Amino acid sequence: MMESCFHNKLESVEREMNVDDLRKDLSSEFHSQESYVEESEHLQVYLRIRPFTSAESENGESQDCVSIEPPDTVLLRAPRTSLSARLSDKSAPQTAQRFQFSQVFGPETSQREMFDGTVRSLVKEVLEGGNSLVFTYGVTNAGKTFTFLGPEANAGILPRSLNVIFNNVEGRVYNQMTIKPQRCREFTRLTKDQQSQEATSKRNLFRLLKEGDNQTSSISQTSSTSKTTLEGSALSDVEGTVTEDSFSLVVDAHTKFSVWVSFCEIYNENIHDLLEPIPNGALKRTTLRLSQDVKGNSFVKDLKWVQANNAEEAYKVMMLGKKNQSFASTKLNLLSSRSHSIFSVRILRIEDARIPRVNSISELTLCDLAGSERCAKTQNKGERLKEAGNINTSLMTLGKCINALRQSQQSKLPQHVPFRESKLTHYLQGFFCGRGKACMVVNVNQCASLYDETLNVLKFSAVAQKVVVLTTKTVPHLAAKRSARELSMIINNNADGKNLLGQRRRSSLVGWETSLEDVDEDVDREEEEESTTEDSVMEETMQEVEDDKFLIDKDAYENQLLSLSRY
Ligand SMILES: Nc1ncnc2c1ncn2[C@@H]1O[C@H](COP(=O)(O)OP(=O)(O)OP(=O)(O)O)[C@@H](O)[C@H]1O
Repeated sequence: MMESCFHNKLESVEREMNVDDLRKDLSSEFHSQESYVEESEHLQVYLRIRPFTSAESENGESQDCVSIEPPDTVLLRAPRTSLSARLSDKSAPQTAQRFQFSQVFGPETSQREMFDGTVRSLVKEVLEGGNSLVFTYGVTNAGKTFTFLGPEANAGILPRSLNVIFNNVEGRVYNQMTIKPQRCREFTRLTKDQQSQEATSKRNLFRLLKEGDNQTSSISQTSSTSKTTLEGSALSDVEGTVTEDSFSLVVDAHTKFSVWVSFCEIYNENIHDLLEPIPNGALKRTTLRLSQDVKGNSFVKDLKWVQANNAEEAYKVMMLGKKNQSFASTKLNLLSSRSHSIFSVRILRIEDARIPRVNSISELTLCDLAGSERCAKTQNKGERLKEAGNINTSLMTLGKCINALRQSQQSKLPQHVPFRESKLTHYLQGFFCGRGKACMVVNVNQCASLYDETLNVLKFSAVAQKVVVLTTKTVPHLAAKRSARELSMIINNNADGKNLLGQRRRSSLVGWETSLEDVDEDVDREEEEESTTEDSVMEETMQEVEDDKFLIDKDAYENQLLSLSRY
């Protein structure tokens, strides 16, 4: 069992306390609370156009279908072979379609320029206490993973983000394992035993990476496979960091940052922890559930969070996860991601006092989405075809959600947004409903043979650009007292409902808090199969959850409307 935050205070209590004392103690803690800043802005949508490969140029794929009007517009002209051209009026002159983005990055754009122009400001946001989501979008083979992860010698936005985070918290890393994030926006204090378990688990994780590396090098000695983006485990040389990547963060002398990372994938509508090795002899990975905390925030239950004390450790975790991710060779991409991968960095801003105090918890979520694909073009069969079906369905749901959000905001009438139709959208829901800033990096391939798919991606991006995202940011107080949330956690964590001296307390506040529980989003499939009676009970429970959710959504929606009217 986790040691409660409450228990940590035991040493300092010298006299007997009753409920009134407890109230007094809490009211002094409530004296200064966290404050929130609400902002709203359009979803930032960036476009990156990847260069042709030599094979593509030789095959006549370069037909000037995509041209850039700097800094934020692209023109699309249909090649004669495309479906759009075949369906259009042959006698009419060929017209180009124009699409506008937050910014367009051409084929010559370096990884550093890409990072600086898109994600850098979001990383700053997270270091200042906000939450940010970055997700890639595009058809297969368009350059999403290149942008997201990049080759070892040419790091993408994820390793660069890690570098920037650790450059900015240098000398202020809280490397004790006493406080760990949990659920969505909470934390727990670990007992001595739990801390040593945590340390062992981290050592084992890094050992796995080493073993994997040894295997990789012995394989590469016997085969001539070319180097992929996944090989190697050392932090690549991310050029020009320290001075340019430093933000002027406002922190007081006692502020430290505890950084935790996790990595999971959504594969065939199942969530897997990429940091958990496949159990010995098992054919399948363990499936994790999506849950919701009492405030309706989604989180992956039982997902492994690893404390990273420097960029190198965070990078190692990333490499290990990538090794476990589902990739396969398709006709269009030799190393095609067959799952949506989600790398999260959670930062706890801690006031390093005798009893360390958490002032804010913020998160950077980076998703590399699998690419949509035309099965006729990829010529996928069997497992690959099933994967493609799931990838396309979840991307279609993302499209439906973005459309519904846009329509809701346009008509100012609530509209059902089908977030729950796919794991991906359900996971991302919070970001579209006020949890933080969001940015989409769209990747396209200029090949003439992919024109129709590219056109669809750009049409979708145009709608996405119009969606307004409401952001609520916690402003950490310098030397703040405990926040209301932290107090609520103190109460919650004291699972036995005992007072500071271990006596059972009776308080309506405490009763209400402890009666709330997390709600599992997924009905375990095995349980589902077990009994139809259980099914109907479960359905009822889920219905109740849906009703609760509606209330929460309505609040969020009204907030959005309010902010839209200010917009
Ligand atoms: N900006 C770029 N510069 C040079 N090469 C690139 C660039 N973007 C992509 N590539 C190359 O194009 C190929 C496809 O890229 P990548 O694997 O990133 O596509 P993807 O969109 O992630 O595909 P999938 O959805 O199938 O996983 C790779 O060989 C990659 O190295």
